[in-house]
Amino acid sequence: MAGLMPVDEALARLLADVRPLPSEDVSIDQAAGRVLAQGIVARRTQPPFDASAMDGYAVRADDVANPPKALQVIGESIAGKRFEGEVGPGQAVRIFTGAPLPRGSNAVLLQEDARVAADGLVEALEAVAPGRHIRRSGLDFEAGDALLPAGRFLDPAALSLAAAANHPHLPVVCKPLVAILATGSELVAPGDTPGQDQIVASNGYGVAALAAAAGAEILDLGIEPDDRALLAASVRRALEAGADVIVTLGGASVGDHDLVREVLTGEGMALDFWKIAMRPGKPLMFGRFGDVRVLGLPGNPVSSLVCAHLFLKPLVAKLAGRAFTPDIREAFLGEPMKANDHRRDYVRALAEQVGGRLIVTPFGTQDSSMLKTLAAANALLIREPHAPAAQAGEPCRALMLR
Ligand SMILES: Nc1nc2c(c(=O)[nH]1)N[C@H]1C(S)=C(S)[C@@H](COP(=O)(O)OP(=O)(O)OC[C@H]3O[C@@H](n4cnc5c(N)ncnc54)[C@H](O)[C@@H]3O)O[C@H]1N2
Ligand code: MOO
Repeated sequence: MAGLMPVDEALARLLADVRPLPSEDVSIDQAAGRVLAQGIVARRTQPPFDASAMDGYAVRADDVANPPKALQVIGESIAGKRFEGEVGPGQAVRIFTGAPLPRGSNAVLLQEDARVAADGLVEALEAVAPGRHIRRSGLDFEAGDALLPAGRFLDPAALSLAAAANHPHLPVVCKPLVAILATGSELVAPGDTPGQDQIVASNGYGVAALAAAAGAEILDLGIEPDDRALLAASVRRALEAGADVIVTLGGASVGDHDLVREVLTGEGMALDFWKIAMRPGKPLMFGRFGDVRVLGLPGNPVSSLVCAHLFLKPLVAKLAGRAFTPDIREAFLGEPMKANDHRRDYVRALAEQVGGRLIVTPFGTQDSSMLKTLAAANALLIREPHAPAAQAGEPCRALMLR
Protein backbone atom coordinates (compact mmCIF):
# COMPACT_ATOMS: atom_id res chain seq x y z
CA MET A 1 0.00 0.00 0.00
CA ALA A 2 1.34 3.41 -0.95
CA GLY A 3 1.94 6.21 1.52
CA LEU A 4 3.18 4.24 4.50
CA MET A 5 6.49 5.53 5.85
CA PRO A 6 9.13 2.92 6.75
CA VAL A 7 9.65 2.60 10.50
CA ASP A 8 13.32 3.62 10.41
CA GLU A 9 12.58 6.72 8.39
CA ALA A 10 9.78 7.71 10.76
CA LEU A 11 12.06 7.22 13.75
CA ALA A 12 14.85 9.25 12.15
CA ARG A 13 12.42 12.10 11.41
CA LEU A 14 11.07 12.01 14.94
CA LEU A 15 14.52 12.17 16.54
CA ALA A 16 16.42 14.25 13.98
CA ASP A 17 16.57 17.56 15.81
CA VAL A 18 15.80 16.47 19.37
CA ARG A 19 18.29 17.90 21.88
CA PRO A 20 18.43 17.40 25.63
CA LEU A 21 16.27 19.91 27.51
CA PRO A 22 17.87 22.78 29.48
CA SER A 23 19.24 22.14 32.94
CA GLU A 24 18.04 22.75 36.49
CA ASP A 25 19.67 22.29 39.89
CA VAL A 26 18.16 19.57 42.06
CA SER A 27 18.96 18.40 45.53
CA ILE A 28 21.10 15.27 45.46
CA ASP A 29 18.36 13.23 47.12
CA GLN A 30 16.14 13.98 44.10
CA ALA A 31 18.79 13.32 41.48
CA ALA A 32 18.59 9.53 41.05
CA GLY A 33 17.89 8.59 37.44
CA ARG A 34 18.61 12.09 36.16
CA VAL A 35 21.40 13.05 33.76
CA LEU A 36 24.18 15.53 34.55
CA ALA A 37 23.87 18.67 32.45
CA GLN A 38 27.42 19.71 33.36
CA GLY A 39 30.43 17.74 34.50
CA ILE A 40 31.24 17.93 38.19
CA VAL A 41 34.59 18.23 39.95
CA ALA A 42 35.53 17.15 43.45
CA ARG A 43 34.90 19.84 46.03
CA ARG A 44 37.20 18.05 48.48
CA THR A 45 39.90 15.40 48.71
CA GLN A 46 38.89 11.86 49.66
CA PRO A 47 40.08 10.53 51.98
CA PRO A 48 41.00 13.95 53.35
CA PHE A 49 43.78 12.42 55.54
CA ASP A 50 45.84 9.23 55.67
CA ALA A 51 43.36 6.76 57.14
CA SER A 52 43.46 3.25 58.50
CA ALA A 53 41.87 0.59 56.30
CA MET A 54 41.59 -1.90 59.18
CA ASP A 55 40.89 -2.24 62.87
CA GLY A 56 44.16 -2.73 64.76
CA TYR A 57 47.15 -0.72 65.96
CA ALA A 58 49.00 2.18 64.37
CA VAL A 59 52.66 1.27 64.70
CA ARG A 60 56.14 2.10 63.47
CA ALA A 61 56.95 -0.76 61.05
CA ASP A 62 60.57 -0.89 62.27
CA ASP A 63 59.35 -1.63 65.82
CA VAL A 64 57.63 -4.85 64.77
CA ALA A 65 60.17 -6.09 62.23
CA ASN A 66 61.13 -8.99 64.52
CA PRO A 67 58.01 -10.20 66.33
CA PRO A 68 56.90 -10.92 68.90
CA LYS A 69 57.33 -7.43 70.25
CA ALA A 70 55.52 -5.67 73.11
CA LEU A 71 54.38 -2.09 72.43
CA GLN A 72 52.90 0.47 74.79
CA VAL A 73 49.40 1.58 73.77
CA ILE A 74 49.30 5.38 74.29
CA GLY A 75 45.79 6.18 73.06
CA GLU A 76 43.21 5.55 70.36
CA SER A 77 42.21 7.01 67.01
CA ILE A 78 38.61 6.50 65.96
CA ALA A 79 36.71 7.51 62.83
CA GLY A 80 35.58 11.05 63.61
CA LYS A 81 38.11 11.71 66.41
CA ARG A 82 41.81 11.43 65.78
CA PHE A 83 44.62 10.77 68.28
CA GLU A 84 46.34 14.13 68.60
CA GLY A 85 49.71 12.91 69.87
CA GLU A 86 52.64 11.24 68.14
CA VAL A 87 53.66 7.58 68.13
CA GLY A 88 57.22 7.21 69.40
CA PRO A 89 59.56 4.20 69.29
CA GLY A 90 58.09 1.22 71.14
CA GLN A 91 54.60 2.77 71.10
CA ALA A 92 51.31 2.01 69.36
CA VAL A 93 47.86 3.63 69.07
CA ARG A 94 44.67 1.61 69.00
CA ILE A 95 43.05 2.47 65.66
CA PHE A 96 39.81 1.68 63.83
CA THR A 97 38.84 1.57 60.16
CA GLY A 98 38.50 5.06 58.70
CA ALA A 99 40.34 6.78 61.55
CA PRO A 100 43.20 9.21 60.83
CA LEU A 101 46.68 7.69 61.10
CA PRO A 102 48.57 9.27 64.03
CA ARG A 103 51.80 11.15 63.43
CA GLY A 104 54.88 8.99 63.89
CA SER A 105 53.19 5.74 62.81
CA ASN A 106 53.61 4.34 59.30
CA ALA A 107 51.65 1.07 59.28
CA VAL A 108 48.61 -0.60 60.77
CA LEU A 109 49.00 -3.93 62.48
CA LEU A 110 45.80 -6.00 62.23
CA GLN A 111 44.23 -6.70 65.61
CA GLU A 112 44.17 -10.38 64.59
CA ASP A 113 47.99 -10.19 64.51
CA ALA A 114 48.25 -8.74 68.01
CA ARG A 115 47.56 -9.92 71.56
CA VAL A 116 46.46 -7.57 74.31
CA ALA A 117 48.86 -7.91 77.22
CA ALA A 118 48.76 -6.50 80.72
CA ASP A 119 49.45 -2.90 81.82
CA GLY A 120 48.53 -1.14 78.60
CA LEU A 121 50.77 -3.26 76.45
CA VAL A 122 49.99 -5.00 73.18
CA GLU A 123 52.14 -7.73 71.75
CA ALA A 124 52.74 -7.63 67.98
CA LEU A 125 52.73 -11.21 66.69
CA GLU A 126 53.54 -10.41 63.07
CA ALA A 127 55.71 -7.95 61.20
CA VAL A 128 53.98 -5.36 59.02
CA ALA A 129 55.44 -3.56 56.01
CA PRO A 130 55.58 0.26 56.02
CA GLY A 131 52.41 1.74 54.50
CA ARG A 132 50.40 -1.44 55.07
CA HIS A 133 46.64 -1.02 55.62
CA ILE A 134 46.82 2.74 55.10
CA ARG A 135 44.60 4.62 52.67
CA ARG A 136 46.61 7.63 51.60
CA SER A 137 44.98 11.04 51.50
CA GLY A 138 43.48 11.51 48.01
CA LEU A 139 43.48 7.78 47.21
CA ASP A 140 39.96 8.08 45.79
CA PHE A 141 40.12 11.65 44.43
CA GLU A 142 41.75 15.05 44.95
CA ALA A 143 39.92 18.36 45.25
CA GLY A 144 39.48 19.71 41.73
CA ASP A 145 39.54 16.30 40.01
CA ALA A 146 36.98 15.90 37.20
CA LEU A 147 34.73 13.17 38.56
CA LEU A 148 31.68 12.81 36.33
CA PRO A 149 31.18 14.17 32.81
CA ALA A 150 28.17 16.02 31.41
CA GLY A 151 25.70 13.46 30.13
CA ARG A 152 26.44 10.93 32.88
CA PHE A 153 23.36 9.06 34.03
CA LEU A 154 23.06 9.38 37.79
CA ASP A 155 23.08 5.75 38.79
CA PRO A 156 23.74 4.67 42.38
CA ALA A 157 27.54 4.78 42.10
CA ALA A 158 27.55 8.20 40.41
CA LEU A 159 25.21 9.58 43.09
CA SER A 160 27.34 8.33 45.96
CA LEU A 161 30.47 9.69 44.29
CA ALA A 162 28.87 13.12 43.85
CA ALA A 163 27.82 13.08 47.50
CA ALA A 164 31.33 12.04 48.63
CA ALA A 165 32.69 14.98 46.65
CA ASN A 166 30.39 17.22 48.73
CA HIS A 167 27.78 18.23 46.16
CA PRO A 168 24.42 18.87 47.88
CA HIS A 169 22.85 19.91 44.53
CA LEU A 170 23.49 18.71 41.02
CA PRO A 171 22.92 20.35 37.63
CA VAL A 172 20.70 17.95 35.71
CA VAL A 173 18.81 17.90 32.43
CA CYS A 174 15.17 18.89 32.98
CA LYS A 175 12.67 16.06 32.83
CA PRO A 176 10.52 16.11 29.73
CA LEU A 177 6.89 16.73 30.61
CA VAL A 178 4.76 14.20 28.73
CA ALA A 179 1.05 14.98 28.63
CA ILE A 180 -1.12 11.96 27.95
CA LEU A 181 -4.66 12.26 26.65
CA ALA A 182 -6.93 9.27 26.13
CA THR A 183 -9.65 9.86 23.56
CA GLY A 184 -12.84 7.96 22.94
CA SER A 185 -16.45 8.22 24.05
CA GLU A 186 -16.37 4.51 24.83
CA LEU A 187 -13.77 4.84 27.58
CA VAL A 188 -14.15 4.98 31.36
CA ALA A 189 -11.39 4.97 33.97
CA PRO A 190 -10.51 1.70 35.75
CA GLY A 191 -12.85 1.27 38.71
CA ASP A 192 -15.68 3.25 37.11
CA THR A 193 -18.74 1.37 35.94
CA PRO A 194 -18.71 1.11 32.14
CA GLY A 195 -22.05 1.83 30.50
CA GLN A 196 -23.40 -0.44 27.81
CA ASP A 197 -20.92 -0.42 24.89
CA GLN A 198 -18.18 1.10 26.99
CA ILE A 199 -14.78 -0.35 27.91
CA VAL A 200 -12.14 0.43 30.48
CA ALA A 201 -9.30 2.70 29.33
CA SER A 202 -5.99 0.92 29.62
CA ASN A 203 -3.46 2.39 27.24
CA GLY A 204 -2.55 5.46 29.25
CA TYR A 205 -1.29 3.47 32.21
CA GLY A 206 1.25 1.44 30.28
CA VAL A 207 2.28 4.40 28.16
CA ALA A 208 2.76 6.59 31.24
CA ALA A 209 4.82 3.91 32.96
CA LEU A 210 6.99 3.49 29.90
CA ALA A 211 7.55 7.25 29.54
CA ALA A 212 8.30 7.67 33.23
CA ALA A 213 10.84 4.84 33.10
CA ALA A 214 12.52 6.60 30.17
CA GLY A 215 12.87 9.78 32.24
CA ALA A 216 9.60 11.70 31.82
CA GLU A 217 7.35 13.57 34.19
CA ILE A 218 3.74 12.72 33.40
CA LEU A 219 0.78 15.06 33.04
CA ASP A 220 -2.34 12.89 32.93
CA LEU A 221 -5.03 14.67 30.95
CA GLY A 222 -7.55 11.92 31.57
CA ILE A 223 -10.13 10.81 29.04
CA GLU A 224 -12.00 12.98 26.57
CA PRO A 225 -14.93 11.80 24.44
CA ASP A 226 -14.80 12.09 20.65
CA ASP A 227 -15.73 15.77 20.73
CA ARG A 228 -13.74 18.41 18.85
CA ALA A 229 -14.14 21.20 21.39
CA LEU A 230 -13.23 19.02 24.37
CA LEU A 231 -10.21 17.53 22.60
CA ALA A 232 -9.02 20.98 21.57
CA ALA A 233 -9.38 22.24 25.15
CA SER A 234 -7.26 19.36 26.42
CA VAL A 235 -4.56 20.04 23.85
CA ARG A 236 -4.48 23.70 24.94
CA ARG A 237 -4.19 22.60 28.54
CA ALA A 238 -1.17 20.49 27.66
CA LEU A 239 0.47 23.39 25.83
CA GLU A 240 -0.25 25.83 28.65
CA ALA A 241 1.20 23.37 31.17
CA GLY A 242 4.48 23.44 29.23
CA ALA A 243 4.35 19.90 27.92
CA ASP A 244 7.39 18.90 25.89
CA VAL A 245 5.54 15.95 24.40
CA ILE A 246 1.81 15.47 23.93
CA VAL A 247 0.70 11.88 23.52
CA THR A 248 -2.81 11.19 22.30
CA LEU A 249 -4.27 7.72 22.54
CA GLY A 250 -6.76 6.58 19.93
CA GLY A 251 -8.72 8.45 17.30
CA ALA A 252 -5.72 8.28 14.96
CA SER A 253 -7.23 6.22 12.21
CA VAL A 254 -9.67 7.00 9.43
CA GLY A 255 -13.06 6.50 11.08
CA ASP A 256 -15.68 9.25 11.20
CA HIS A 257 -15.00 9.65 14.91
CA ASP A 258 -11.21 9.68 14.63
CA LEU A 259 -10.82 13.40 15.20
CA VAL A 260 -7.41 13.72 16.75
CA ARG A 261 -5.33 14.73 13.74
CA GLU A 262 -7.95 17.19 12.56
CA VAL A 263 -8.24 18.81 16.00
CA LEU A 264 -4.49 19.03 16.44
CA THR A 265 -3.84 20.56 13.05
CA GLY A 266 -6.76 22.91 13.72
CA GLU A 267 -4.97 24.05 16.86
CA GLY A 268 -1.85 24.79 14.83
CA MET A 269 0.09 21.52 14.89
CA ALA A 270 2.34 21.00 11.87
CA LEU A 271 1.81 17.40 10.79
CA ASP A 272 5.10 15.64 10.03
CA PHE A 273 3.99 12.11 9.24
CA TRP A 274 0.94 9.91 9.61
CA LYS A 275 0.74 6.17 8.93
CA ILE A 276 3.78 4.01 8.93
CA ALA A 277 4.64 0.61 7.52
CA MET A 278 4.39 -1.37 10.71
CA ARG A 279 2.05 -3.83 12.36
CA PRO A 280 0.70 -3.13 14.87
CA GLY A 281 0.76 0.65 14.84
CA LYS A 282 0.02 1.72 11.30
CA PRO A 283 -1.93 4.91 12.13
CA LEU A 284 0.90 6.44 14.21
CA MET A 285 1.04 10.21 13.80
CA PHE A 286 3.79 12.71 14.51
CA GLY A 287 3.52 16.47 14.45
CA ARG A 288 4.75 19.50 16.33
CA PHE A 289 3.81 22.82 17.80
CA GLY A 290 7.29 24.36 17.48
CA ASP A 291 9.47 22.44 19.92
CA VAL A 292 6.51 20.58 21.40
CA ARG A 293 6.33 17.13 19.87
CA VAL A 294 3.01 15.36 19.41
CA LEU A 295 2.76 11.60 19.08
CA GLY A 296 -0.64 10.30 18.14
CA LEU A 297 -0.67 6.66 19.19
CA PRO A 298 -3.25 4.26 17.76
CA GLY A 299 -6.07 3.25 20.05
CA ASN A 300 -5.66 -0.49 19.88
CA PRO A 301 -3.93 -1.28 23.18
CA VAL A 302 -1.09 -3.34 21.75
CA SER A 303 -0.51 -0.83 18.96
CA SER A 304 -0.34 1.97 21.53
CA LEU A 305 2.27 0.22 23.63
CA VAL A 306 4.35 -1.10 20.76
CA CYS A 307 4.48 2.40 19.24
CA ALA A 308 5.39 3.79 22.65
CA HIS A 309 8.28 1.32 22.91
CA LEU A 310 9.56 2.17 19.45
CA PHE A 311 8.95 5.92 19.32
CA LEU A 312 8.02 7.48 22.64
CA LYS A 313 10.79 5.81 24.62
CA PRO A 314 13.69 7.06 22.44
CA LEU A 315 12.07 10.50 22.17
CA VAL A 316 11.77 10.88 25.95
CA ALA A 317 15.25 9.46 26.53
CA LYS A 318 16.82 11.91 24.10
CA LEU A 319 14.99 14.91 25.58
CA ALA A 320 16.05 13.72 29.04
CA GLY A 321 19.69 13.48 27.89
CA ARG A 322 19.81 9.72 28.31
CA ALA A 323 21.62 7.33 26.02
CA PHE A 324 19.19 4.81 24.59
CA THR A 325 19.70 1.79 22.37
CA PRO A 326 16.86 -0.68 21.89
CA ASP A 327 17.76 -4.16 23.05
CA ILE A 328 17.57 -5.97 19.71
CA ARG A 329 19.13 -9.45 19.65
CA GLU A 330 20.06 -11.95 17.02
CA ALA A 331 17.91 -15.03 17.54
CA PHE A 332 16.40 -18.04 15.81
CA LEU A 333 12.81 -18.78 14.89
CA GLY A 334 11.01 -21.27 17.11
CA GLU A 335 8.32 -21.77 14.48
CA PRO A 336 7.93 -21.32 10.74
CA MET A 337 6.68 -17.90 9.61
CA LYS A 338 4.62 -16.97 6.57
CA ALA A 339 5.92 -14.48 4.00
CA ASN A 340 5.32 -10.88 5.13
CA ASP A 341 3.57 -8.05 3.31
CA HIS A 342 4.70 -4.41 3.05
CA ARG A 343 4.59 -3.62 6.81
CA ARG A 344 7.33 -4.44 9.31
CA ASP A 345 5.79 -6.75 11.90
CA TYR A 346 6.47 -6.67 15.61
CA VAL A 347 5.17 -10.05 16.67
CA ARG A 348 4.52 -10.79 20.35
CA ALA A 349 6.72 -13.72 21.22
CA LEU A 350 8.48 -15.71 23.90
CA ALA A 351 12.27 -15.62 23.72
CA GLU A 352 14.06 -18.42 25.53
CA GLN A 353 17.67 -19.56 25.76
CA VAL A 354 17.80 -23.14 24.50
CA GLY A 355 21.20 -24.81 24.29
CA GLY A 356 23.01 -21.47 24.12
CA ARG A 357 20.73 -20.06 21.40
CA LEU A 358 17.95 -17.51 21.77
CA ILE A 359 14.84 -19.12 20.33
CA VAL A 360 11.89 -16.83 19.63
CA THR A 361 8.43 -18.34 19.35
CA PRO A 362 5.49 -16.13 18.39
CA PHE A 363 2.08 -16.37 20.02
CA GLY A 364 -0.53 -17.81 17.70
CA THR A 365 -3.02 -14.95 17.69
CA GLN A 366 -1.71 -11.42 17.16
CA ASP A 367 -4.84 -9.24 17.24
CA SER A 368 -3.75 -5.78 18.36
CA SER A 369 -6.46 -5.60 21.01
CA MET A 370 -4.95 -8.49 22.99
CA LEU A 371 -3.04 -7.18 25.97
CA LYS A 372 -2.80 -10.57 27.60
CA THR A 373 -0.38 -11.79 24.95
CA LEU A 374 1.62 -8.56 25.20
CA ALA A 375 1.99 -9.03 28.94
CA ALA A 376 2.99 -12.67 28.38
CA ALA A 377 5.53 -11.74 25.69
CA ASN A 378 9.09 -10.91 26.61
CA ALA A 379 10.10 -10.01 23.08
CA LEU A 380 8.79 -8.70 19.78
CA LEU A 381 9.92 -10.76 16.84
CA ILE A 382 10.83 -8.37 14.03
CA ARG A 383 9.71 -9.40 10.56
CA GLU A 384 10.94 -7.11 7.80
CA PRO A 385 8.60 -5.94 5.04
CA HIS A 386 8.39 -8.54 2.29
CA ALA A 387 10.37 -11.09 4.33
CA PRO A 388 10.00 -14.47 2.59
CA ALA A 389 8.49 -17.44 4.38
CA ALA A 390 10.95 -18.84 6.92
CA GLN A 391 11.50 -22.19 8.59
CA ALA A 392 11.92 -22.88 12.29
CA GLY A 393 15.61 -22.50 13.15
CA GLU A 394 16.27 -19.69 10.67
CA PRO A 395 17.90 -16.53 12.03
CA CYS A 396 15.70 -13.62 13.08
CA ARG A 397 15.86 -10.48 15.22
CA ALA A 398 13.99 -9.84 18.44
CA LEU A 399 13.36 -6.63 20.34
CA MET A 400 13.50 -7.58 23.99
CA LEU A 401 10.73 -6.14 26.15
CA ARG A 402 11.94 -7.43 29.51
N1 LIG B 1 -10.81 1.44 7.61
C1 LIG B 1 -9.76 1.36 8.42
N2 LIG B 1 -9.95 1.06 9.69
C2 LIG B 1 -8.90 0.97 10.51
C3 LIG B 1 -7.60 1.15 10.02
C4 LIG B 1 -7.44 1.47 8.66
O1 LIG B 1 -6.32 1.65 8.16
N3 LIG B 1 -8.56 1.57 7.90
N4 LIG B 1 -6.55 0.96 10.87
C5 LIG B 1 -6.76 0.05 11.95
C6 LIG B 1 -5.64 0.05 12.82
S1 LIG B 1 -4.25 -0.70 12.23
C7 LIG B 1 -5.70 0.51 14.09
S2 LIG B 1 -4.35 0.35 15.10
C8 LIG B 1 -6.88 1.12 14.62
C9 LIG B 1 -6.49 2.36 15.42
O2 LIG B 1 -7.37 3.32 15.28
P1 LIG B 1 -7.52 4.58 16.22
O3 LIG B 1 -6.20 5.09 16.63
O4 LIG B 1 -8.40 5.50 15.53
O5 LIG B 1 -8.15 3.98 17.53
P2 LIG B 1 -9.67 4.00 18.01
O6 LIG B 1 -10.53 3.77 16.84
O7 LIG B 1 -9.88 5.19 18.81
O8 LIG B 1 -9.62 2.74 18.92
C10 LIG B 1 -9.30 1.46 18.45
C11 LIG B 1 -9.65 0.44 19.55
O9 LIG B 1 -8.86 0.71 20.69
C12 LIG B 1 -9.68 0.99 21.82
N5 LIG B 1 -9.05 2.06 22.62
C13 LIG B 1 -8.88 3.33 22.25
N6 LIG B 1 -8.28 4.01 23.23
C14 LIG B 1 -8.11 3.16 24.24
C15 LIG B 1 -7.57 3.28 25.55
N7 LIG B 1 -7.07 4.44 26.01
N8 LIG B 1 -7.54 2.19 26.34
C16 LIG B 1 -8.05 1.01 25.88
N9 LIG B 1 -8.56 0.83 24.66
C17 LIG B 1 -8.61 1.89 23.86
C18 LIG B 1 -10.98 1.44 21.23
O10 LIG B 1 -12.05 1.27 22.10
C19 LIG B 1 -11.07 0.55 20.01
O11 LIG B 1 -11.54 -0.72 20.37
O12 LIG B 1 -7.80 1.42 13.62
C20 LIG B 1 -8.04 0.32 12.72
N10 LIG B 1 -9.10 0.67 11.85
O1 MOO C 1 -1.67 -1.22 13.07
MO1 MOO C 1 -3.24 -1.44 14.00
O2 MOO C 1 -2.01 -1.11 15.01
O3 MOO C 1 -2.72 -3.12 14.23
O4 MOO C 1 -4.32 -2.75 14.69
